[in-house]
Amino acid sequence: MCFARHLTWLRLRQVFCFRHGSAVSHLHLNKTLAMQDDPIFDSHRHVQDMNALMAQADCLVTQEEVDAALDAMATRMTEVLGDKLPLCFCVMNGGLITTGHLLTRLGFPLEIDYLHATRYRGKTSGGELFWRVSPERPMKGRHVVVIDDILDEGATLAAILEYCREAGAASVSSAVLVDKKHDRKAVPGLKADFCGLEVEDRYVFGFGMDYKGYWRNAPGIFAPKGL
Ligand SMILES: O=P(O)(O)OC[C@H]1O[C@H](OP(=O)(O)OP(=O)(O)O)[C@H](O)[C@@H]1O
Ligand code: HPA
Repeated sequence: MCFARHLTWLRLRQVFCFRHGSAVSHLHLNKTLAMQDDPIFDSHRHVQDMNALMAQADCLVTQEEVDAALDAMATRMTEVLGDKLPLCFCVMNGGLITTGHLLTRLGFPLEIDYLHATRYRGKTSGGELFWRVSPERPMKGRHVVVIDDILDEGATLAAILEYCREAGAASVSSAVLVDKKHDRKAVPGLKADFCGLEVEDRYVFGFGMDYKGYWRNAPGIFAPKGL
């Protein structure tokens, strides 16, 4: 049975069940209707929405500008960390793409691991920080570098840096592709040691940053129209 007909059938059944008082059928229907709100369920509509979002988005930073920013970051990081055998941590998920592109520009020995701390979780405003994966590699005496896509309010980076210091790192530095310009930093004046670009105070996506879970793969940095 096609989905539209299935729904019509379910709605008829809901009216029938309502009149005849069947709680079980109500539950079944409500569950089925709730599935429509699930983005994966209505995937065709969702593809259209996400394509429209991308088509209308403002490009704030082109891929070429991102590449130039990564080159400059890499030069600076090489000067400071080139003889330190640093232990780099990619902050998943957003830091994945920046970390990959940055590390291939670093021509000195280093180690790489990852951690996952998240507080946006598919939304466009942040909440409580949730540690999904804590760092495993011992940091004691190491020169630790935390690599992420964006320093927005900074609650994520501040908590990670604190964690690394408490874990006994010899030094802790941070590298972010983007610093968002506003005065809402969790720690006033918080800056990354290595920063590629500044962006205006809009919700951004692309190059690792997501819009509701999508478009981390966008080649550049974009902002949804009107947001
Ligand atoms: O400076 P803040 O306001 O704390 O925000 C920055 C953090 O938010 C994003 O992660 P997110 O919580 O979306 O997790 P994700 O990368 O796994 O989606 C981003 O990748 C940073 O880690
Ligand atoms: O502007 C943003 N975009 C994507 N992810 C984010 N995490 C914090 N701020 C942002």
